[in-house]
Amino acid sequence: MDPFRFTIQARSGRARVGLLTTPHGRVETPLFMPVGTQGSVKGLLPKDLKAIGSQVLLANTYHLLLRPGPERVQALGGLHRFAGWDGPWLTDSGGFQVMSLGHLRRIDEEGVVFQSHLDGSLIRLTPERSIAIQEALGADFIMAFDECPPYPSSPEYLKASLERTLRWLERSLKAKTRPDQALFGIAQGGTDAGLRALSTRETLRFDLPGYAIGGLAVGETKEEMFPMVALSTEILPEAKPRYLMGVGHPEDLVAAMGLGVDLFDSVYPTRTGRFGSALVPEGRINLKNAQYLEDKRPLEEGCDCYACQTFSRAYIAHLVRAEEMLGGILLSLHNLRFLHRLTERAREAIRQGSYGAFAREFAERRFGKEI
Ligand SMILES: Cc1cccc2c(=O)nc(N)[nH]c12
Repeated sequence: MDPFRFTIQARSGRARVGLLTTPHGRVETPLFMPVGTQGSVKGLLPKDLKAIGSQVLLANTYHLLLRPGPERVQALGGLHRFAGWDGPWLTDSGGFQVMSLGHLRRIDEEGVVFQSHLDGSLIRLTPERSIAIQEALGADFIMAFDECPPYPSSPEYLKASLERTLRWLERSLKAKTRPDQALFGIAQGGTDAGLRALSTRETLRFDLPGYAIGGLAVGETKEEMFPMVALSTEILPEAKPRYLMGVGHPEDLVAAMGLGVDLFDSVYPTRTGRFGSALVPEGRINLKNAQYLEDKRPLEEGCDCYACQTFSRAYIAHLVRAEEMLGGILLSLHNLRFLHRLTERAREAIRQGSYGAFAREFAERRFGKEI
């Protein structure tokens, strides 16, 4: 039986509720994946992630290649055992992080050569090596080795890049040996509609268990991003999960779920939490702001997370000012719970056939008034 079955359970417009089976349990989509870049979601315990509704965690090939190294993780039982998360993992393929973090020295047909951001040593990543690393790490979902072109890029560069990414997808697929891992292809094409459609159609020539929309959330405007998301989900097959990479603002999730996206990841909720901000229905509040130092209310009225059930904004504002670790921990916990509750409510609205009303109510609170 297919270890990665995806069945649509309900629809409301283009939004859908899916059930995705993996070797490490079944998950319900749409879902948000907390990012655990180095095998840890910064500051949060796996048991607490489970308690707030996290289903799939994300780790990065680039970072885990640099340290502790895939051989060590494999020798220690693979990501699930090593990092104490027995639910599904997804690993990104490393290309993106090289562009954004490593000191990229060269990109050619073979792959990329970059200098480690840790010790400057030269490292080569190819589709074959990325897949071998992801097989050693043992994630359930692995990503094809791709190039995420810089924003903005010329149409000529975008076209050459997407064609190379397609050749790298073929090489990634050929290098794959584990039947218990699902390889997702990543469509590119930037914000050029013709090239986006071309890349998506060409990616679909590979029969894969899921497809990612790459090359977005890299600095383009929302007005540029969303037509590309809409165009992508019009082309991508209904029956396969669609993963919009790097998107994590609440309003963007609501819009993209309405366009039929099933999976999301972003460092936004945990990073903004570490920087002292809490996600709330109206947007975001920054606990560094003095107005919260005597505010007895929870971060968000009605939130069921441990931070909101136990502490006041005043206490968390104090922690943030005092640079206590607990401040970033509580804000990260709340922000992830906020996104998990958002996707839980979205799934319920889709089951009721009322996703449109859900999205309108969300937008009303988010944009209806200034905080
Ligand atoms: C993490 C992420 C965000 C945004 C875009 C991308 C992309 O295009 N390709 C990869 N492999 N990862 C991405």
